[in-house]
Amino acid sequence: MSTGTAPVRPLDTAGAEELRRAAEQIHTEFGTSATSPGLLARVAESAAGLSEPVRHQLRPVDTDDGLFVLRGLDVDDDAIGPTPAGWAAAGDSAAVHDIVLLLLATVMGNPLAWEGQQDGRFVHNIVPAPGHETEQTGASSTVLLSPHTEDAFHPGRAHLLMLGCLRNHDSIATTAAGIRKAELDEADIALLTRPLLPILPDDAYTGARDFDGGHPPAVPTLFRAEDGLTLRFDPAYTPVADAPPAHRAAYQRLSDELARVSVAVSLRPGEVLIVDNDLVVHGRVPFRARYDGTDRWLKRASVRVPGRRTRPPAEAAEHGYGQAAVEAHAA
Ligand SMILES: O=C(O)CCC(=O)C(=O)O
Ligand SMILES: [Fe+2]
Repeated sequence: MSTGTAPVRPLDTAGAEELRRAAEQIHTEFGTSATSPGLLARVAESAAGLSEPVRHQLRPVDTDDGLFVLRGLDVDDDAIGPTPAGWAAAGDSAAVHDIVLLLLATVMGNPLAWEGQQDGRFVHNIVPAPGHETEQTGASSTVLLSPHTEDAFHPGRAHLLMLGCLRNHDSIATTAAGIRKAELDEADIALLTRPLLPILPDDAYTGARDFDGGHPPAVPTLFRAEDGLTLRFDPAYTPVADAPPAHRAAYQRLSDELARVSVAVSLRPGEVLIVDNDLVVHGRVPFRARYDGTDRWLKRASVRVPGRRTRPPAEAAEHGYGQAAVEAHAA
């Protein structure tokens, strides 16, 4: 893995100030970031009222890199309080930053929540949790979180993923690898664009593993979209061993290429990593959790971007293992 840098998109001081004020205003009105229809409507109204320069700076990912780091927002380390000891304990911790992310997500598209994940919240807390150290979920720590497409098992998955950093004293890196940086043979692309293997729901979803409403659908790993390749990749939840040897070898070469082009992004407080979930897989390096209130703390939001044509049309028929994606704003 390289320590190559991710592109940075600066948010100017006036823009950062405008966003902060908008989020504080909503937080004052509602006293929580728990999303009611009223709060979501208020977020939509507030996002629509942001100035044109800010809205321009907050446009979605628009390069083949498939990611950027938004820099310019501030986090007050004292004001946010201690890092919660797991998402379930987070409640309204640093709620104003939830609202900042909701505003960002609403400018870029439509925020997405899952009934079966983190109590249906639109903004997730990514913190290490005791007892979950070795999982392949955001709550883990001591293991490498393998590169993955977010919510790869589901046809309603995000187009954009936002990871906003509140605290990261040990500079623990998120990893990101873009499919359009990878060099692949035409023969491998031909194999991997065939739907052969399913992607099973990950352990962050309560209930999805017990789904008995149909066979796991086989899905392609790669897709040729109009403007280039996209991917749907989650090796930790893909039964790769079931594939014929030639397909397995191609899948391995893809994994190796993604590792080769991967960059490490050590987010600093206030920075928001925005990845295009169709172009870039992300993961995280292993670390030792502190469990003393000073642990790494990210806020995560998922975004649908209406009208994107980055995925095979056949996805529309998938059952999604009974998991319901909920969009914040009516289309
Ligand atoms: O902790 C990180 O940097 C990324 C974790 C992750 O995969 C996620 O939050 O979706
Ligand atoms: Fe993830």
